[in-house]
Amino acid sequence: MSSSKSHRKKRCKSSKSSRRDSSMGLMENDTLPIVKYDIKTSKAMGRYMVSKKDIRPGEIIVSEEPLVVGPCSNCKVQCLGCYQNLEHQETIFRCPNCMWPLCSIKCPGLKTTYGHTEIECTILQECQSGKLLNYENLQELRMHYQTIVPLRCLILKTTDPSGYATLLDMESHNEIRKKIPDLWKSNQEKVVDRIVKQWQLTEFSEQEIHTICGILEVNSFEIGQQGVSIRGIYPTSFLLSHDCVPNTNHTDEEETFKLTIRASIHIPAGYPITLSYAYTLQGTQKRREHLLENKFFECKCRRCTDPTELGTFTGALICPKCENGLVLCDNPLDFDSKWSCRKKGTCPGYSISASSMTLLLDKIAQEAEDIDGNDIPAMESFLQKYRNVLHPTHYLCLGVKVSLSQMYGRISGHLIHALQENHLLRKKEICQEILKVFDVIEPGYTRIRGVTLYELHAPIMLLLSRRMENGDDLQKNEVKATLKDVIRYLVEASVILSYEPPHSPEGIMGKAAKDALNQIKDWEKIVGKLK
Ligand SMILES: C[S@@+](CC[C@H](N)C(=O)[O-])C[C@H]1O[C@@H](n2cnc3c(N)ncnc32)[C@H](O)[C@@H]1O
Repeated sequence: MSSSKSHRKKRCKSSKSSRRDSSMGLMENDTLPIVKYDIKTSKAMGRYMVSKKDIRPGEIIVSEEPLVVGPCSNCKVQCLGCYQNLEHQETIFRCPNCMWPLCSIKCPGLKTTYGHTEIECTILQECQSGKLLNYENLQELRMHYQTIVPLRCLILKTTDPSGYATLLDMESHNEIRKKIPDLWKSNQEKVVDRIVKQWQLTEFSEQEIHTICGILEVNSFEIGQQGVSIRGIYPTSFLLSHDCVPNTNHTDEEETFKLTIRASIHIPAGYPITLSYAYTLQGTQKRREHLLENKFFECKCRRCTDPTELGTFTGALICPKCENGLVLCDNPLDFDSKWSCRKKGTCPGYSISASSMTLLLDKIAQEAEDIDGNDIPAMESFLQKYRNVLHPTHYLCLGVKVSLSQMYGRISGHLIHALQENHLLRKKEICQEILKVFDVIEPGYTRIRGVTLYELHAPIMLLLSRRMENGDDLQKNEVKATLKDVIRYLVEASVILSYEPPHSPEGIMGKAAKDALNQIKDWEKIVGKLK
């Protein structure tokens, strides 16, 4: 939450809002809606969702429209109607009424439920908030956006009282947040004071606004397609609990912002239905830190408890003393725990404090972040430089490898048909290596697996075609076996990516996977039936 896309939930109290009922509208065979979960409560987690029955991979669990949508709190200046980025002063049009930024007078999001509504425009105009926007300084202007989603939540009180009640029923962690002075003060200054003191909207109490801030922090989903920075709050989906190896994934629709949560693996009846509120391709310390600071709980899931992160070694370093032992955290549930080499006996002994480890990783992370996303040689140099420091599947290597898996074959100078054999083999090797990790931490029908399976098919096909063209001595059975592997990858990729919005890069890739499958049929003329 703010389950990011990397990272986010339905309740069956039918007495609640009509919106909630709409999320139960999963009609099977045009019959009654089927609710696939129960809501349970535990001391540690509060309310959480469990499956009512066995749920198949790919099955929809919740599909629902948002209560509220709007800019993320750290967004750049964007159109209040359609959320398109407005990074340059000359592209900004000012709403003639409220004076807030829009893309144009014809913005498709004007006067729409999840865009710039008439009521919002009137409130912003009447309180003269537009006069406080400094169009000469976009950095300053963007700070005002933090107030938009809280305001939209408060507007629900008048426009949709039952939706507002649903919202207020969500966890705000006020008691914990009050004790974090920086956080409380920041909300006070950037949201509460702006609404109450600057805009003089005195019908809302300070406590109510703080509660809304907390509810948004704890329960909202990062949504939107490429390049937009928006969040949505949903009447039911918020009930999914967190797990660092989630069993669901979610997509949101471009125009309606409808959120659909699907099982990514088989979920047996009675099991918690989970998603990851943290970025799964991070190490345990980073994920736990994020969860504690933003969601206010300490994760104790299976992955967090295991120093090897379920055998993926996504947090492991290579011992600088014995040079082949692995350095793992002694107690991953303790932020202050030291790390030590596990090669007992042959290693003279090595350990490093938690704070030194953080410094080291932050430094390397910064280096990885500074690499231009299109610079394949720089990414390869990074991996080479840290090959004796980081485990090959350490999260910092993994991030770079994910980029490489997609860049080889896609960027100028490295387009797929121009790739030399060594680069095709490298792309294949990277895809296979990262897939092994995703099979554990992002298992099943997940976006990252779909994309990587698609990426993997390309070098294999090209290597095979080139060998055929070269007249290499290939056995029919060998060709058939390779093609069968490729078909497996493409079938799975096309199923997974068919859940993505059709115009998103992943949706387009899903269509390409289907096309590639059709093309493989041509190979049957050469090698005979493949099924
Ligand atoms: C989005 S809310 C989930 C619904 C919430 N449990 C409720 O009753 O409203 C997120 C909050 O649920 C709790 N939570 C979710 N997953 C958890 C987990 N794995 N361990 C502990 N607490 C968890 C935390 O308090 C977290 O801040």
